[in-house]
Order: sequence, then structure tokens, then C-alpha cells
Amino acid sequence: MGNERIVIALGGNAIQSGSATAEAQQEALNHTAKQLIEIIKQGYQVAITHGNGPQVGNILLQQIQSHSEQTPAMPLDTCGAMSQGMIGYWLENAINDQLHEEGLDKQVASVITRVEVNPDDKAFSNPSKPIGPFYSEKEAKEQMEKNDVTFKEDAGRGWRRVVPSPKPVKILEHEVIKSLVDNGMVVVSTGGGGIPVYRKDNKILGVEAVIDKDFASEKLAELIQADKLVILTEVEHVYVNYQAANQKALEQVTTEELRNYAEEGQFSAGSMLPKVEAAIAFVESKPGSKCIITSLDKAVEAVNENAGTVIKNH
Ligand SMILES: Nc1ncnc2c1ncn2[C@@H]1O[C@H](COP(=O)(O)OP(=O)(O)O)[C@@H](O)[C@H]1O
Ligand SMILES: NC(=O)OP(=O)(O)O
Repeated sequence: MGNERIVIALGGNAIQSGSATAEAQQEALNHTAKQLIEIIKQGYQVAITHGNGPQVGNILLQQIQSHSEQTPAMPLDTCGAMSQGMIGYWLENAINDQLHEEGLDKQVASVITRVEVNPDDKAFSNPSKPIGPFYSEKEAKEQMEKNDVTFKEDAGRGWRRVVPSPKPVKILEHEVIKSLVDNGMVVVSTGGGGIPVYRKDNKILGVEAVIDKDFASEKLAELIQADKLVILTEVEHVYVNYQAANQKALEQVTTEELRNYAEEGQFSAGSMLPKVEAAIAFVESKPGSKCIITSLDKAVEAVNENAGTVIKNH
């Protein structure tokens, strides 16, 4: 098991579990890196991806709030690139410190990753990806009246701005990422689902959107021929009847069972549903592969299939 290749997708709380200050996020990532290092120590080849919903939303707000002729606001694709640089830098520091502390002779690198999307994706006319801070319903509705922005309720947690989230089609840097992993590097890539780009007249152009990191991580896992996709989030399991009196944790589940639960509407759009869809797509793309969805603190047990929701073909 230990020499398997795994893609580990870090969810929101692995980066920002409380305050949004640089110090607090770096602290959260130091904790995350401790889990990652335990996995690396077991001999797994690890490619790390991460979300950027809170961070890219905050960067966008900073652009809007300080916009002037001298300090022009940057577009959303560029904000995505900034979030990759920022989180990649923090992760490099955190993982580097842990490698050093454990005396492991390994290097960590982060790759600014562009992900091609279809400019005609229907998602461009239906913003759905929650980013940035949470607001009350009243605040959200006031902002929607004043500005040309959309807010939606996010899985019972409050209201957030939503932006288009086209499906990832192609990871432009996947060969670079694969060759780094092949050479034993710990690689951080595809941050925030990748920077959304499209091709026009043989040129690559950025587009204002935020790709779902679970879908992009699934694509990466396929392209680098990973054995496992591990999605780390806030909850220890995927549940049916989530938050109801008869809530039940899923421990071992087939893609067929999971698809049936999804069709029953068991998983919220924009939070658990993309993870479930990514899990099904990955497991069905490669015989014998598995996807595990669990919390950050269960990551070490989960890679060995001793915790979380393990999704498999049969
Ligand atoms: N059926 C379900 N089982 C487990 N969690 C669910 C379910 N439906 C919705 N959720 C919500 O999905 C959240 C995870 O999605 P999200 O916060 O978007 O992930 P990320 O960790 O990638 O930022 C959980 O914290 C939980 O609140
Ligand atoms: N880009 C993205 O999916 O980010 P989150 O996982 O933080 O929402």
C-alpha cells in the first residue's frame, strides 16, 4: 500500500479553520502538514491539491475595495493565480519544515496550474461556486441590489457570493506535475481547481471563474495515474440523511450505491455533491482505484482505508 500514488485534496478547513489572517492560515497549514508528513513517511507518492474558495473571495474583495487608477483591481482568474501562489508558498514552508524535522530527504515544489475550460460551458450563465466570507441573508440581499453580483445560501452555513464554475477539461501542466511526482517530489498543484483558461486563436486566455477543486483534483488523479484520491474536508464521513435524526455514516460504499444516494438528493450542491461526483468519476476511470472522503484529522488512518468513507467499484 505504502508505495501507492495518491492525490490529496485539501478542503477549506485544512487552510482556514478560523481567522483569515496570514498567521492563522499558516498555523492551520502547519497542522495540516503534520498529517501529510505521516502519510509521506509511509512511502506514499503524494500530490497535493487545495481549495481556495475563502481566499480567492477575500482577494477579490480586496481588489474591489482598494480599486483606483494607481491600484487597479485584478480580474478573478488573476486572483485565482494569487491564491495559488499564496497557499502554495505557505504549504511549501509548512511541508519543508516537517520534512526537515523528520529528517526526510525529499523536496517540495508548487506548480502554478492552468486548467482549460470550455468558454461555452453553461456554468458561465449560472453562477454557483461560493467564495469569500459568509453573510446574513439581509446583507447578501442588500449587496445583490446595489451591485451586479449573485449571493446564494451555502449548505445551511450562511450566504456567500457565487461565481461561475465551469468544469475542468484539461490540466495544462499535468505532465510537469507527473514528472515531479515520478521523481519523488512532494508536489502542490491545481490549487483552487486551477486557473481557468481557454484557447482562442492558439492563445491561452484567462476567464473569470473559479473551478471546483474536487473536480480538478479528480482530473489530476486520472492524468497522473493515481491509485487513490483522498478528499479531506470538515466531516469524517459522507452521510445519508445528513443532520437529520436518522443520519447514517457511509463507511464502505460502491459507486453504484453512491450514485443512487446522489439521485435521491442526499448531498448538497456546491459542498458534498461535487466530492461525491468526483469520487464516482475517479473510481470508475481506473479498475482497482479508490476514493476516500474524510476529515483532515482522520487522513492518516483514511489513506490506509481505516477511516472515512471509502468509495470503490464493487
Ligand atoms: N450528505 C452529506 N454528508 C456530509 N457532509 C455534507 C452532506 N451534505 C452536505 N454536507 C456538507 O458538505 C461540507 C463539505 O463541503 P465544503 O465545505 O464545500 O468542502 P471543503 O472542505 O472542500 O471546503 C460538510 O462540511 C457538510 O457541511
Ligand atoms: N476552488 C474550490 O473548489 O475551492 P473550495 O474547495 O475552497 O471551495
